[in-house]
Parts: sequence; C-alpha cells; structure tokens
Amino acid sequence: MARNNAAHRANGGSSSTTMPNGLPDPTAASSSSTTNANARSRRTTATTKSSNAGTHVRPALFSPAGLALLAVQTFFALATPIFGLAVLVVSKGGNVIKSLTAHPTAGPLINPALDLLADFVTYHRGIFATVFVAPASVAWDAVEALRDWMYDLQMPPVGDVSVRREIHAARVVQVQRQIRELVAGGATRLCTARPGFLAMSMKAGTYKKHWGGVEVHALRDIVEIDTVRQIVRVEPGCNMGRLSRELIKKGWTLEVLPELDDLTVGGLINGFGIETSSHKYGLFQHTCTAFEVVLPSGDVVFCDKDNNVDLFATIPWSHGTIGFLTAADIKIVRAKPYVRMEYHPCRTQAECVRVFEEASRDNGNDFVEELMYTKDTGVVMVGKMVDAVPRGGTVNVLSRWYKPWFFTHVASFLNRPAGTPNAVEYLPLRDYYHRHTRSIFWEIQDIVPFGNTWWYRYFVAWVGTPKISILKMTTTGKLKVLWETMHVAQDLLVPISTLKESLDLFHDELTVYPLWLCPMRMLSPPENLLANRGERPAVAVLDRTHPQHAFHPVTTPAGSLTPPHPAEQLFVDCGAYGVPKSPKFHFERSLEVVEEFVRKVQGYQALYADTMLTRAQFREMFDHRLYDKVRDRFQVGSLLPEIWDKVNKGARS
Ligand SMILES: NC(=O)C1=CN([C@@H]2O[C@H](COP(=O)(O)OP(=O)(O)OC[C@H]3O[C@@H](n4cnc5c(N)ncnc54)[C@H](OP(=O)(O)O)[C@@H]3O)[C@@H](O)[C@H]2O)C=CC1
Ligand SMILES: C=C(/C=C/[C@@H](C)[C@H]1CC[C@H]2C3=CC=C4C[C@@H](O)CC[C@]4(C)[C@H]3CC[C@]12C)C(C)C
Repeated sequence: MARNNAAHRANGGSSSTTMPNGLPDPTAASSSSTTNANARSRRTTATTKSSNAGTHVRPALFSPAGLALLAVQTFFALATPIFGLAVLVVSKGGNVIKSLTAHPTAGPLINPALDLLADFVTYHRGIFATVFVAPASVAWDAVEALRDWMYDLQMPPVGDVSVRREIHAARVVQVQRQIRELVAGGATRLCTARPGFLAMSMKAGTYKKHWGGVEVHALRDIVEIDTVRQIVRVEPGCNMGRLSRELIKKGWTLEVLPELDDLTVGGLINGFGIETSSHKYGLFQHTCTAFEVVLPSGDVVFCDKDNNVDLFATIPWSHGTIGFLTAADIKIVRAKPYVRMEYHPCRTQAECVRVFEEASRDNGNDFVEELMYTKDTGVVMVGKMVDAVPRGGTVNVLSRWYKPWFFTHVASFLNRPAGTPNAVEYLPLRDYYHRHTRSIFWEIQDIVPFGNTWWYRYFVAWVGTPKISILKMTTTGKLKVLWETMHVAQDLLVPISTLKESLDLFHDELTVYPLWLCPMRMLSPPENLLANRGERPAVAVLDRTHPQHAFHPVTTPAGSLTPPHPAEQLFVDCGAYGVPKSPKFHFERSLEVVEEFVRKVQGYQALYADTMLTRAQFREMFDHRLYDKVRDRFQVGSLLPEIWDKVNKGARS
C-alpha cells in the first residue's frame, strides 16, 4: 500500500496515493469540484441502492413524547433569538447598534434600555438561563441532530463505507484549498475557524480575530465503524454526544469517552481528553491509532505507529500548531448496557487518598472517580460495565430532567451512617458517561442557584440544559469580570504519589469544592514507538491485561510533551471548578503558586484553562524536543506559531 510522504511532497514530489484502509488520498483528486461532483453522484447512487436493498436501518429521530416536548421547547426557542441578539449587542456585538448608541439622539434612548437588559442578564442569570439559554440550547441541539440524522439517512447500508470515504476525501480537499488560498492571500498565521465561544474553555483565543481561519470543524461525521479492526474513523468536528449515541446504539464504545457532550474529537486530540477509564487506557489521544493531518503547506499526511511516527506522537497536546487534523482512527471496545456503580464515602483525607489510589491501581475497575466535598471528606466511585441489572438492583436513569444534579446525589452518600455497606446502583451506560453534562460538573449551581430545588426539577428543568457555548455567548462585560476574578476552572495533572500534598495545597490556595479527582495513566502517545528512531532505549512493553500494569516501570521516549517520570505512570487530574473560598485567593497569584507547585512535582497544566506560565516555564513543563524537530521536519515555519503563543495569558480573553 502506497503511503503518503510529506517530506517527498514538500520537495515538490507528486504522487497518487491510497491512504490506509482504502481511504482515497484527497490530494490525488484532480480538482475539488470534480471530487465533489463524484461524491455527489455516488451519494445519489448509494441512496438509491440502500433504499432498494432495504437493509438500511433509518434511526428514529424522536419518540412521540419527545416530539411533544420538542414542540413546547421550540415555542420557547422562538423567543430566544430576539433576546439573544439584544444580549449579543450588550456584550459588545453588532456594529449597527454600536453606531446607533453613539448617535446623539438615539443613544440616550437605547443605552439605558441596553444597560437594563445587561443588568438583567447579569444579575438574574438563573432566570435568563432557564427562559432563554436552555430552550435555545434545545433548539440548537435539535437542528444539529436533524442535520446529522439527514446526513446518516443518505448513507448506504452499514458495511458499505465507500461513499462516506469519498465525501470525507472531498472535504479534505476543501481544507487543503482553504489553506492554500489563505496563504496565497497573505495570511501569516493560521488557526481553526471554530469561533471562540464554541470552545470548551472559559475564554476564547484572541488570535481568532486576526489569524486566517481554516474551517475544519465542518468535518463532523463518522467516516466508518470497523468492528473487525475495532476502530472508529471520525472527523474532528464530531462531538462526544454524537459519538457515544452512535457507538452505544451499535453495542460499542470508546476506551476513553470524555463526559461533556460538546467536546470535539479535534479539540480532545489537539488538547487533552480524559475520563474515568483513563487509569486503564490513558488519555483520549492514547486511544487513537492514526491521524490524518493537513500541513500548512496544504499537503495531507497520514500518520500512525508505522508511518510518520514522530508526527503521530506529536499531534496530541499540539493545539493545532503542526497541522490541521482532518480524521482520526480511535479504538472501540464492546459496550455493556449498564455501569454498576459503587459509592465509597470517605471521612478522612487519608481514607480519601487510600481508597482512590487502590481503586485507580485496579484495572478490573472500568471507571474510577472521586469527588472531594471538603478537605477531609469525599466519595470514591468505582464503576464496572455489566450486561444486566441483577434482581433487586436499583437502576438510576440520571439523564431524566427531574433527577437531582449528579454531584449532589453523590454527596448524599456521605450522610449514611459510617459502617453501612457501600451503596450500589446501576446507571445506563450513556447516562453514566454524560453524568456531569446536565450540571456542567457543578458550575450550574452558580448559574441557576435554584436549579436543584424539587419544584424546579419537576416543573421547569424539562425545558433543557443550558449549553456551555450559549452561556459563553451571552456573557456580559460585568459577568466576565466576575468570572475572571472570582472563579476558577483549572485542571492540574499531578503524579499520584503527590496527591496528599496536592490536596493540601489546593485547599490552602483555592478551597474549591467539590474537587474532581480522576486517575490517568500518563503515557507518551504512543508507547514504544520512538525507540526504533534511536531517541531513547526501547520501552517496556505494556501488558494491558496485567492487573497492575499501571506500575510496570516504563521508560517513556523523548519528545512529544512526554512526562519526565520514567517510573511514574499514574497521575491524577485534580479539577477545581467554581468560586474559591480560600481567604488567600487572588486569581493571578494563586494560579502562579499552584502552577509553581505543579512544576515542582513534574506535573502538567491543562491547557484549555488559564496559565500564567512564561514561555520558558512552559517549555520546562512540556518537553518540546520532539515537537521542535517535527515542526522543522514538516516546515511548519511561522504559519502555525508555537503552542505557548496560543495558550498564554495574553492570547485569550
Ligand atoms: N473531560 C475532558 O477531557 C475535558 C476536556 N476539556 C478541554 O477542552 C478542550 C476540547 O474542547 P473543544 O471545544 O472540543 O476544542 P477547542 O476548540 O477548545 O480546541 C482545543 C485546541 O485544539 C485545537 N484544534 C481543535 N481542532 C483541531 C483540528 N481539527 N486541527 C488542529 N487543531 C485543532 C484548537 O486550535 P484553535 O485554537 O486553532 O481552534 C485548540 O488549540 C480540550 O483541550 C480539553 O482539554 C474540557 C472539558 C472536559
Ligand atoms: C477539563 C475538564 C473540565 C472542564 C470544565 C469543568 C470547564 C471547561 C469549560 C468551562 C466553562 C466554560 C464556559 C462557561 C461559561 C460561563 O458563562 C460559565 C462557566 C462555564 C460554563 C465554564 C464552566 C466550567 C467548564 C465547563 C476536565 C473534565 C478534564
């Protein structure tokens, strides 16, 4: 099978190649329009074929009850755009209104009205989120679901993937074309065209306003599900909500499926993705087996453990600073319908650390997570996928609108008298994965403070859950200041051996509870790969079936922002989301102190969050050796600046 070779192309070589698994090389297409036309014509043929064959199962969009609910929600949603527009204006959108408000006669009339509106949106956030953000979110999701459903409807029967591959290939050509046109048009820097308010972080990159934007998130579909190779090939704009829905329906799931519905494959690979199965499988990117990338030169490169392995190892964490990811192969595993969840309430800090660590080291557990509620109390949750609920077992369908927020449900187990056996319940698998979506972890309590009362849950919560992106989009200037000075959303990845020390420091500096603890195997993605390039000695081969494999000493290869702990593989993601209660708390100073600690213990800062690190400190925290080489090899130049240029404090607002 011919392989793509970026270096060859960079030297002016041309080739007609085939990507692995028969994926046609998009660069081989004579022109994008021809490819599109081909794809379109094949799509038509395929549609006919599928309806003739009668084997194509069309997914039911909504149940009758769901449709009724949707109708009411859509009614609410109709009012939303008008109000949303006004809010956008208040939060500095819309040049027309700006000029109107500057007008000597119109200004004095409009400005007070806008101020009033802004105050309402700021100080009555709960009402605003309920009456406008939630229905708008439902409408948004419904439109997306409709689009995805219609796309899937056009597709040929399961098993025939050629049409999807063709469509994907045509889309990649469009990405190539965009890059070439942007560069020819004088763009000196490139980033994705994804608007900042859609990104799963508190802030948006200021560079989005000035750099050339490449539309890659429009590539948002599943290209194929290969149950023989146990791989799903997916485009970068596909989100976790859609992926979990499609896979679980077919009896499969991802090894690591991050919990918020709107997280995208592209963002999770180029940033980092974690879930409660990460103690077993590592980060989201560690479960990927291949990437397709369009370089700033416009060339397409395929990489995996056998081809361009250096690129393969470097794409994770690179934040789009090597190329644009257009597809990824991700491992899938058999899904079981339920998660048997055991809640271990812990009443001392030592117990919180011990029970969590024991559970994290046991690969017999499919999911491990802890929520700390105070410095000394927490609940460790241990989940195992099961085929059925035993007689007498309690099923908890968490996604029902009237259910209490998950973190409050978990806290209730601390009220049980010490000595009572651990509580066990059975959660439908998809409900388990998205358990923190409805309450946005626990951030919703600061947005809709009355959202967990019985009357709200039963009579109002059916309206829907506010989407993070619409909350971001409707953040007023005053709110922004409040969020920036009085709130944190930070994840710090520390070796498990430093957990107690980390908890003490976080308590001292931040005092944010609940505090999220999630174990993770910190491996260089991929293991064992760079050894044959003579960078470092070969790493020990990991045996995933070994119950204690997380503790096999492994020499991680150099580069790819890898951890400097040869023998330390188990890390903990400590996630502090909320309003710090520590009297010491001062946003910038506290962040500096915490980051200093993380550097000391050779941990990592999650880069979706704020960082105060200087370029030098950043390079110290993340090993850039391989990264620099790869950027040189693929002649990235200044078109894609370094990671720090995209994540430093000044690059986001
Ligand atoms: N459980 C979890 O793992 C959670 C993770 N997160 C964080 O959220 C982020 C993911 O959020 P999401 O909104 O999906 O992603 P974002 O839009 O925030 O993208 C994250 C980074 O990846 C880059 N990127 C995204 N797609 C591509 C692509 N196709 N090619 C090249 N670069 C790309 C972006 O570049 P650019 O700036 O140019 O757009 C950006 O630097 C992750 O970084 C993750 O750490 C948040 C919540 C939970
Ligand atoms: C990285 C992890 C989890 C992170 C989440 C808890 C945060 C990621 C993005 C955060 C948010 C973005 C924008 C918001 C709009 C504001 O108006 C309100 C706050 C928020 C909803 C905010 C809340 C926290 C996040 C969702 C882990 C799992 C690795």
